[in-house]
Amino acid sequence: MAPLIVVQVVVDRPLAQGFDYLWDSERLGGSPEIGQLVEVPFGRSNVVGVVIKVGTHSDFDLEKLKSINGFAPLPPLDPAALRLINFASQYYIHALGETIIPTIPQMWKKPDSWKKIPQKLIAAQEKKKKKVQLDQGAGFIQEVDLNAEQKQALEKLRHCSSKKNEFTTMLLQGQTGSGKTAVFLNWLSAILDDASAQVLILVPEINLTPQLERRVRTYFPEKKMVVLHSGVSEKERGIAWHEAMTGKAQIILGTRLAALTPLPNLRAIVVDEEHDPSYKQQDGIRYSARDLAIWRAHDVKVPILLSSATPSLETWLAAKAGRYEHIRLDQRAQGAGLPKVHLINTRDPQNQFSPGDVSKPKGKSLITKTLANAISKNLEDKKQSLILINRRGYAPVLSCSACTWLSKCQQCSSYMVMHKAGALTKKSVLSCHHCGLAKPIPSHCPDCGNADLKTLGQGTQKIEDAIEEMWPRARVLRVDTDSSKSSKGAEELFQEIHQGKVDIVVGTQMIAKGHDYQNIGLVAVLDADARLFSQDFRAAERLFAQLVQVAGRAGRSGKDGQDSGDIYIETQYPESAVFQYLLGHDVDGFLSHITSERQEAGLPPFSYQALIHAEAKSLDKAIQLLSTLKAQLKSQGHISKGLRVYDPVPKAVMRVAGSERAQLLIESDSRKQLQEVLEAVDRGLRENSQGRISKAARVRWLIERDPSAI
Ligand SMILES: Nc1ncnc2c1ncn2[C@@H]1O[C@H](COP(=O)(O)OP(=O)(O)OP(=O)(O)O)[C@@H](O)[C@H]1O
Ligand SMILES: [Zn+2]
Repeated sequence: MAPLIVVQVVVDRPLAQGFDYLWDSERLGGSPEIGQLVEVPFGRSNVVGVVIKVGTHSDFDLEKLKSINGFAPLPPLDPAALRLINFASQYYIHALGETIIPTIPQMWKKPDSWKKIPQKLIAAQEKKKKKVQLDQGAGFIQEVDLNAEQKQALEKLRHCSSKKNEFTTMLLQGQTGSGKTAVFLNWLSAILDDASAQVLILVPEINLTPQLERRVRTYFPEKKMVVLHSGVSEKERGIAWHEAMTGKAQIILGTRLAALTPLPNLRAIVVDEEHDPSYKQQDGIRYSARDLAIWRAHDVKVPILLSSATPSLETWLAAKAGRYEHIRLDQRAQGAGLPKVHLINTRDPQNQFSPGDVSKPKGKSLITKTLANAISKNLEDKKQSLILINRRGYAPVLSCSACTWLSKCQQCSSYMVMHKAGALTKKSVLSCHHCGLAKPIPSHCPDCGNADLKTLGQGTQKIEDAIEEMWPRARVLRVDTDSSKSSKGAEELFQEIHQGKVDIVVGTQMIAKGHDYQNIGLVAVLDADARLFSQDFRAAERLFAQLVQVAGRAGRSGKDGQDSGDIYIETQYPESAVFQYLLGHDVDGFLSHITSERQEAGLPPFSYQALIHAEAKSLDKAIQLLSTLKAQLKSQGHISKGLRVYDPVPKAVMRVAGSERAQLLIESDSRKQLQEVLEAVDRGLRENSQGRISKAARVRWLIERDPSAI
């Protein structure tokens, strides 16, 4: 009789342990391997899992063990990928199975189709061969064409990463438009000379990938490249992931979800726009893709390059302290200067239209006179304008002019946003951005019957209308998640801008990032103040980064001495530090300034944080669970020097879709101490829970390490 084989398998459930199964060699053929994807009976159904142990013993009765149903036609996940996922699971206090299974594309999690997959792959490969098209000329700067500063940066990158099998972290800090992308692509080029080498390029958001994708393809037409982000179809993602994990793809370009892809021959990592908050996963395991990428580079001993015009405070301080190599590009690549910053004080009557002002264009004046004049001038100069307002929809609230009625969401503690009819919705609606509830616009006030309902505040749609009225001959385009979901996708909207088919673009932060526009003469920011006074201590850092980034879209192609574009910011508080440092494009000055603020307050990166989230039918229950948890930590002696456990509080938006939410903040001076406490928290909560729901009070809980917003 063949010896008995016992394998331990983890599945996608919030359970700390793995489960033992028998491997029936005769029926299955082949032998089990760690990292193999298998199908197992679990409860009353069958689920996929990953083998984490292979042996001949079990602590359970062998007679009662069930057998593995089958295994996927895939090589096992390689040991480095398993180490990475193990680390993520421990560091973010998230069960191993629940960490590993979501990283595998759907296509590989359907055991029914495991037999058919190989044919699918071949068919897809054939089809793909035909449609590779290159966009010659688009940002293809060869090494010889780099300017002196870029060449120097490239030299330094090569020097710092010249030793084989050595981990280094490098920060490439360069002005917007300084040609960072051109530098890192040339850096990767030498690494890719080794035919088997794989490189991972992470970008923050989907709408950034098409442009960069074309650029990378143009640099490396011979290399196999795959793109991984949530906009890629399931089938394509399954194929791309397979090519990455089998070492067939050399270039893996993707968003945060690509950070956990198994890459057996990984030689270098680039994290573009490393400061971007979208590297943080906001549901399930709440990891930072940038932080995991750094751990991964360290683990497999390869260089990692973080690139940004506005590095995060964490990264910048590490570079200052010499833990990261600091490489800089201080000039714009095409010779232009940086755009001139204008702060428009909205309290100053001189900046406003006066009633009866003859210069006032027609329509509602939702913008200042100073800005309107600048836009008119920019139109005359045949340059494009970019107007940023970080709120989609028509207006954030609808109100009654006769009573106190406001368009509150019945399921959430927030207001319903008015959206005007458009390509996405046939009729105007009130829609809740938290729970998705949508309702027709009432014709009368539901409370008092008054027919005069007014909008409060403004979103992209209202500004778009106002701009169209003021400049009826200008071609206006709105770019936000609504407009990009309708008939045209984001990529098509951006193409229209690039091709000069648009004069004025109104959009949310979607338009602010990474895009390499060539003809923007003016950038305007309308609602910067809304983010100036936030309870989140990172708000100012984010706002500053975003303003530098959006300003960086202007005047990129201006040649020496030519106009380098303008950015106008409407604000009631021009004296705020954020704006004052922006005037001089002083990124380092601003980062020094917030360093001292954070240090004094003992906030990250001078301390480490975690949030315990709780959600229940009533706020009391959620708070109760967290209070009990806090008391437990105290009585078990966990609250010692250097550790601060705050009181539980309701979340900023307390009610969402009928659930009420609270959080508990834990802060420590040491990563290690925080790890220990969080492990204790996890054990404590698990003891009285089924999965992640407390048995008694039905409170759903979740631990979040290094929260990006508190
Ligand atoms: N050496 C060069 N000579 C001429 N043009 C260049 C050179 N290097 C880069 N460029 C061009 O300058 C523009 C900006 O370069 P790139 O996109 O690489 O900058 P970046 O620093 O990554 O920009 P950002 O951070 O603002 O997104 C691009 O259009 C690029 O083609
Ligand atoms: Zn709602």
